[in-house]
Amino acid sequence: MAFSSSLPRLLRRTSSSLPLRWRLRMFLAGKRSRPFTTCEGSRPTILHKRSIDILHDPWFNKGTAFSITERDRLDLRGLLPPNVMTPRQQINRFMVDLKRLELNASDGPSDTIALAKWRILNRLHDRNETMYYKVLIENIKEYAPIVYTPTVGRVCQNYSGLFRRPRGMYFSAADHGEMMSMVYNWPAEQVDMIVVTDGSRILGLGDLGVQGIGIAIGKLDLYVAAAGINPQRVLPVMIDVGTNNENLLQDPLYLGLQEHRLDGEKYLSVIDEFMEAVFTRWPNVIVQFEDFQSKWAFKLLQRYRSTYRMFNDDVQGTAGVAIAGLLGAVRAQGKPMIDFPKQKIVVAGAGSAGIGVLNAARKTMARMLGNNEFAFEGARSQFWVVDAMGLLTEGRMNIDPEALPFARKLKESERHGLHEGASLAEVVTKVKPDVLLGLSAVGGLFSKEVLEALKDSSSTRPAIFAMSNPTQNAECTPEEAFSTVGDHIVFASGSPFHDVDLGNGKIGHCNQGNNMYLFPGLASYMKEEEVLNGIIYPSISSIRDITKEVAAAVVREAVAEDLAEGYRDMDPQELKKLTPEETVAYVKKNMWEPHYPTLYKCYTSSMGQQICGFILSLRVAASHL
Ligand SMILES: NC(=O)C1=CN([C@@H]2O[C@H](COP(=O)(O)OP(=O)(O)OC[C@H]3O[C@@H](n4cnc5c(N)ncnc54)[C@H](O)[C@@H]3O)[C@@H](O)[C@H]2O)C=CC1
Ligand SMILES: CC(=O)C(=O)O
Ligand SMILES: [Mg+2]
Repeated sequence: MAFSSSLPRLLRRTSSSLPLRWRLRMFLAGKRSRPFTTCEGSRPTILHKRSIDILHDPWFNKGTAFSITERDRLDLRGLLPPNVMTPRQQINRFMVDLKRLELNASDGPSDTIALAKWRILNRLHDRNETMYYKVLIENIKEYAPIVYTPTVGRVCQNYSGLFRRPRGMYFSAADHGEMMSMVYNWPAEQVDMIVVTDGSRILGLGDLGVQGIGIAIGKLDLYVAAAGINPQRVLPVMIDVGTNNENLLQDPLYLGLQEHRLDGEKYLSVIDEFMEAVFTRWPNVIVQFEDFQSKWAFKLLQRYRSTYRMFNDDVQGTAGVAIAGLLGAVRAQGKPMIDFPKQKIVVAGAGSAGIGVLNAARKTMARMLGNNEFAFEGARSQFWVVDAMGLLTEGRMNIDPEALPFARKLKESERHGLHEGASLAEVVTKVKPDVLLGLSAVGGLFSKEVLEALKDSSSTRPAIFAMSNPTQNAECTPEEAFSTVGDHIVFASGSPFHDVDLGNGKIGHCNQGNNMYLFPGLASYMKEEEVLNGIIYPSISSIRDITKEVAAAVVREAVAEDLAEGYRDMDPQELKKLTPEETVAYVKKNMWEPHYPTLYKCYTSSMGQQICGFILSLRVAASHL
């Protein structure tokens, strides 16, 4: 079927300096491949498939052992991780993974069980996508922590061993100049949502190189299960520009490029080429940047945000979720949201996530205070930022430009008895904040000393956001927070924890403050009694309902601002006529549901059959050349 359409592209890709006759011959010969077990010199195998269909066919699939020339010949480029493995390396990788169960037992039984659950779900995903998402949707509370944080972190760390069937696309530094044709190897005609990572900062686990693709897959699972995006229209992407993780550079079983990360203009040109390629094939796609190290997160956001439909989830998504939580924390104190600008907030961590939250919180406060220059400047004084070097002040050398607006003036700090580099405990002691928010990736950073200091908070109900992921990187556990600071606190964490039994029938609620929810404007969604009970985020069990409400609110806002383009049968004028309830119903109607569609067999037209037959006979002839 796809032979005819892939022919011109393949010919274009094959070295253009060769005569057409040779290029045609290479193309024809190239459509043959040898099964894994065929030894050198045995008869070649003619394939009646191309691209992803070969990877899904156990008779012909060689997985990571397809050579680069075979990947080119069979339209597989980009559908496999870049490192070509020998069959022996493949066996070694499989055996290491098989033995991992025993190894993992020493890391604690829960990890082993969680990884085993992930494998079972992943196998279902490979076999039957509709059923997979039905299971996920119906059991989202139980399985979101498996397909997403925290287990997805483990999966990424072990991805070279867990890798079976490829999912998504891999663009590597070695694909320079090829990406525009590679995007056509993806089998779906329409892609609505891409989540892309370069693997440089996966959750709080650091540089995991090519293995970071697990996070793009996990986030897109949530897009489907929680937001009703059609799974055939999502694409997880890994851009492999190398890794600076020395363990991976030494690991013979690592699936990615074993060279140090590209930097500077070379790095940018790879990302530029990728963006141009995907937007050429799918002009309406949305590209979500995920888990890029801060150094690039801000630069890439600035570089592309006005040209392409893209956003950075760690910078912007985290900000949206944090603001909803911070406003919820104000309400939990029994105050109106408009009191938010009075909150004193200590933020530990000034990376992509921390700075994203700080910028959004400052803007929100400024808007509440009159939305002018004066209000914006005034709001700055509500924040105290502590990073790896302690309290950030203007006395620091070489301040990151993104963090500069939040550096405290030295005199002002001194007035509070604080100095450049003061420890988090000192800052909490002196500032007595209403909110302590962690996006540091340092597990246990909110030590006993820090939490003890928070007991003197000037708030009637201090809020603790231990937002770093995965679980072991959380700045503190809810048990530590409630037992040290008191039953009255509001608590949220990035990865899920159980609620805490406070005794006497009282529950210490553990909210999940994670950008997977992305709840802009949802601070008012929570009922008064829930918020007063310390519940500031909705339960994940209701996430599909909530995303529907959020999407409807976004549609209405887009219509009001004349930005709506319409969708399918509804143009902007018709969208304008919808009542709020009708907008919700319209969104619901367009959400993908995991139902089996009715299938029909598509007969090839007689002309198509003739062309296929002709190409087939040419290929057979070529095999005798
Ligand atoms: N809950 C959520 O929705 C989200 C959570 N995160 C989590 O936030 C964490 C940070 O992400 P990024 O900002 O992208 O990372 P990053 O590596 O860019 O930033 C980390 C920041 O923490 C600071 N830091 C390191 N040690 C510290 C210490 N001892 N005390 C205070 N600060 C310290 C660093 O100086 C840096 O400013 C990760 O664990 C990530 O999983 C990120 C995005 C969303
Ligand atoms: C939640 C998320 O995006 C992160 O931890 O990076
Ligand atoms: Mg992230």
